[in-house]
Amino acid sequence: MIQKLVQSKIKSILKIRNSDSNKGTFGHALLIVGSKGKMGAAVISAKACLRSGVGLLTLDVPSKERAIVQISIPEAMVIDRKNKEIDFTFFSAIGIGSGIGITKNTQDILIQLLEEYKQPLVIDADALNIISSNKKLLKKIPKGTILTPHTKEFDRLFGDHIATEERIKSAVKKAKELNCIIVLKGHKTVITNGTETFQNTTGNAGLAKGGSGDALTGMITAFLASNYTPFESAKLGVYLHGFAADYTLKKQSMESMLITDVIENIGYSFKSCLKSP
Ligand SMILES: NC(=O)C1=CN([C@@H]2O[C@H](COP(=O)(O)OP(=O)(O)OC[C@H]3O[C@@H](n4cnc5c(N)ncnc54)[C@H](OP(=O)(O)O)[C@@H]3O)[C@@H](O)[C@H]2O)[C@@H](O)CC1
Ligand SMILES: Nc1ncnc2c1ncn2[C@@H]1O[C@H](COP(=O)(O)OP(=O)(O)O)[C@@H](O)[C@H]1O
Ligand SMILES: [Mg+2]
Repeated sequence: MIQKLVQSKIKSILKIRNSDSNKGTFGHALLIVGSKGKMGAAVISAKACLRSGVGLLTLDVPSKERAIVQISIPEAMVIDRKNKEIDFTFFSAIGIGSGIGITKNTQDILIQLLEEYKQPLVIDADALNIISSNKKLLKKIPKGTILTPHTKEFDRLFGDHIATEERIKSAVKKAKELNCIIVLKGHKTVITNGTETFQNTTGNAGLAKGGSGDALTGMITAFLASNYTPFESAKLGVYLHGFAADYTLKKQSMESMLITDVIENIGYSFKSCLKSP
C-alpha cells in the first residue's frame, strides 16, 4: 500500500532546534558536487543544504572551480576534488553526484567512497549513472543509503519500465534487496525503504527545470547530517522541497520560478510544518 506523505507525518518527524544547541549538534555534511560548466549544481545543492539546518558544510569541487563556491556561498568550506587524502569517515553525512560528470576522476572518487565510508550516503545524478555503467558497485552501497533517481536514471540503474506502477514496484523490490531508500523523483515522487512506501503531496511543475533535483540532494544530505534517520531524511527533503515550491507560487508563476527562489522559501516550509496542528 502506498501512503500519502502529508504534513502531519512531517510534523511528527521534525525536531525542534534546542536553544542550547551548537553547530556540532547538526553535523558536518560533505557534498561532492559540480564540475566545469556544472558548478550551478554545486551552488544550488550547497545553498539548499545550508537552508535545511546543517551545522557545517564542506564542498568537494574541482580546484579550478573553487572560487565560484567560495564567492557565492561564504558559509561553506571547500576542499579540492583531486585530494586523495580526504578522510571521508570524518563527515556525518555525504551527498555525491549532482553535476559531477562521468570521468575517470569521479568514478575513482565514488569507488573510494564506497570502499571507505560505511554509513548511509545520498547518491544522485552522475554518481547513479556511474553505478549504472558498473553494476557491481550496487553491492557496495552502504546500508540505509538514499538513492535519488529521476525516471531515466532509475531505468538506467534497474532496466527499462513502461508504466509508472511497474517502476514503483521495482523501486520497492530494489530498496528491499539493496537495503536502501529509493526516492523515485517525478511529478509525485515516491519514497520507499522496501517495506513502507510514501507518495509525496507537495510540489508543482515549476520544479520541472534543471537544478531542482540538485537542491533536493542538498536538503536530504542536511537532514542526514543532523541525525535524522535515512528514511526520515528522504521524507523531510522531498516534502519540504515541494512545499517551498508551492509557496513560491505566491510570488512567481510555474514558468518564472527559479530553484533559487524555492531555496529562499525553505524557511517558510519549516515554519509552516512546525506550527501546523
Ligand atoms: N545548473 C547546473 O549545473 C545543472 C546541472 N545538472 C546536472 O547535469 C547532469 C545531468 O542531469 P540530467 O538529469 O539533466 O540528465 P539526464 O540523466 O540525461 O536526464 C535528463 C532527461 O531525463 C528525462 N527525465 C528526467 N526526469 C524525468 C521524469 N521525471 N520523467 C521522465 N523523464 C525524465 C528527460 O528526458 P526526456 O523526457 O526528454 O526523454 C530529461 O531530459 C546531472 O549531474 C545534474 O545534476 C542538471 O541538474 C541541470 C542543472
Ligand atoms: N511536474 C512536477 N511536479 C512536481 N515536482 C516535479 C515536477 N517535475 C520535476 N519535479 C521535481 O523536481 C526535481 C527534478 O529532479 P531532477 O530531474 O534530478 O533535476 P536536476 O537534475 O535538473 O536537478 C525532483 O525533485 C522532481 O520531483
Ligand atoms: Mg538530477
